[in-house]
Amino acid sequence: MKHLLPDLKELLHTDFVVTSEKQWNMLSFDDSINLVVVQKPLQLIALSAGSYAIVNKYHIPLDEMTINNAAFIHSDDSWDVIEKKSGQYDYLVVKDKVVTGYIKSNELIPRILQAYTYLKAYDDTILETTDSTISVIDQQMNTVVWTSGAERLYSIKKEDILGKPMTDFFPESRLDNLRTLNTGKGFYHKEHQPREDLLVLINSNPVVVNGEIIGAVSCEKDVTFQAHLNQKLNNAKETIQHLQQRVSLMDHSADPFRFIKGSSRAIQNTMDKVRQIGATQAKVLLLGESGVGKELFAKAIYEMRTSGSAPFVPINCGAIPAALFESELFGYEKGAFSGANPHGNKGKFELANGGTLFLDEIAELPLEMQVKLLRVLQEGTFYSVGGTKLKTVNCSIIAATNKNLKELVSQGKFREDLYYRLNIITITIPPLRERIEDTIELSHQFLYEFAEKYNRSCQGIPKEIMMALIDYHWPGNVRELRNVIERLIVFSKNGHLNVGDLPAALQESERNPKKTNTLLQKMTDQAQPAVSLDDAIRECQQKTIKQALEQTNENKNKAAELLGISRTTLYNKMHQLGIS
Ligand SMILES: Nc1ncnc2c1ncn2[C@@H]1O[C@H](COP(=O)(O)OP(=O)(O)OP(=O)(O)O)[C@@H](O)[C@H]1O
Repeated sequence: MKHLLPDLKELLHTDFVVTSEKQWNMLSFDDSINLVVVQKPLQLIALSAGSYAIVNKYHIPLDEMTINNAAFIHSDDSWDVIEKKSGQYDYLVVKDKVVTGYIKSNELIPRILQAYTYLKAYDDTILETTDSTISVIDQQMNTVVWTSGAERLYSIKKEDILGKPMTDFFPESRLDNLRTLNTGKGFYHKEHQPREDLLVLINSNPVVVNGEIIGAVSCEKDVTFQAHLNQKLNNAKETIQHLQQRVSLMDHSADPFRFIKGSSRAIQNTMDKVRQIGATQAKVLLLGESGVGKELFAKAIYEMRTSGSAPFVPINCGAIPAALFESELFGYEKGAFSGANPHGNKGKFELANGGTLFLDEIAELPLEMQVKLLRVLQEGTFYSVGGTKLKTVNCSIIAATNKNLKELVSQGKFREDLYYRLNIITITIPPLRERIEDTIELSHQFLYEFAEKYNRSCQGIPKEIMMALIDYHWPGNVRELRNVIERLIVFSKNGHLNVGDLPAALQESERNPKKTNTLLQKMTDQAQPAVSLDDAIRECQQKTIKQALEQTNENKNKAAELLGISRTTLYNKMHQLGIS
């Protein structure tokens, strides 16, 4: 808005004479000359033509002139304006050390006043139009600007605060513009919560004139609405994720291993092994510490082997009272014993018919039950409690334990024949500490899961927490990690997880930078793609085209339509990809 300042050229008078000190008292002027400028060796002197006569006559010492860069004069060129301390001709204008004219202050002042009025009108309108809340203090900390936005935000009226020290209304520690005034340092986008229901971003800058700080501006933008929207967006994202998970649960054509997270070599090798045995109906014995994911693997094997309608029946052999084992496994007939369902009940074997029976914690099975189980496994038949009819069962058996079964056999606590019956295919799932790199993926998986469950926003896992998770030895394996993340989410505030909410065992576990570095190195090594991108694209195209051909009974027209390409393109692609 420089254009609002008075234009120098319009104010400039050029009816003047310049003379040197030696010559000036010998000159005489008529009334048409208004100003005489006398050039002394180091200074300029100006006087009106009238005063020249007086000076000449009485030899009065002349006023000295001061030189000013009058910044309030608008000019495109580099003009110097020389101010005379008194008199009618107040300003000499010098350009490139040559006097070019003079300005009369009585002409200048109204123009400056008008400029001030215009600038103020613009300034006020800008301040009231902006969305931001603006407050300004001067050098003495007095409030000089307090917009309507500030009135609304802080419920303080302009008439109450303007002209008064801002410190009368707010504690010094909360005054950002006071800090800016004192330090001279501005800042941008500082988050601040002035009220429980309000989030603002603050910018602040010092007001500097000729190197001196004369005040400070603070500008606050209310971002509560954006924060709410962001939260809603996060929630929506999480809901979509949740729905996707649900859909994939229902979709039995989906990858059976989709719930088993982890990219470590150890877990990938285990999955590869399981994939190999997937198509067979062989009995599987899953070994591994508690919480490593044995049940998850059992479900993956079940999904690989059966259609979605076949039952998966888990039974925790460690959680059933010994007296109820038989009826739990084989069911009972009506009136078999007092207190039982009068209509009788199906046992787990019967329920699992055509599907999979998962015998979890098999080592806990009492010896007398082991014999009965062995018989079913050998003969595929059993009697229910109180029943006289031999029942036949055809189900796939997966057993699991965290105990050393062989050792139990040598101690006589587990039947050797049953051990060999079950131990046809043994899969050992590695503990989490042996695939610690999976901690990162697993933690994030559980983070999203629990953020959604508890309807919390979450901004990721801070590095400090991740380091603690990596350095811990996880005796409870993935289950323990899952519980820790659930705890962190439950105690999180405003989407932040706090290291102080980690269980004591994790906080106390020793930090091991060497281990962390090795882990990072391992992860970088594993990040190398096994196939090139081109190969992957080629493979994907081959697969898609083959599928389309299969679906359309090799009808190329229909397959091209399905793929959204022309028949010619389909032929070309088939040729390129070697599809006959
Ligand atoms: N690789 C994995 N990816 C995702 N979640 C996992 C993984 N492994 C285990 N979990 C989760 O950890 C928890 C424990 O898993 P699971 O019950 O399968 O372990 P387990 O070895 O059968 O335990 P236990 O011996 O105590 O019966 C479950 O909530 C499971 O979903």
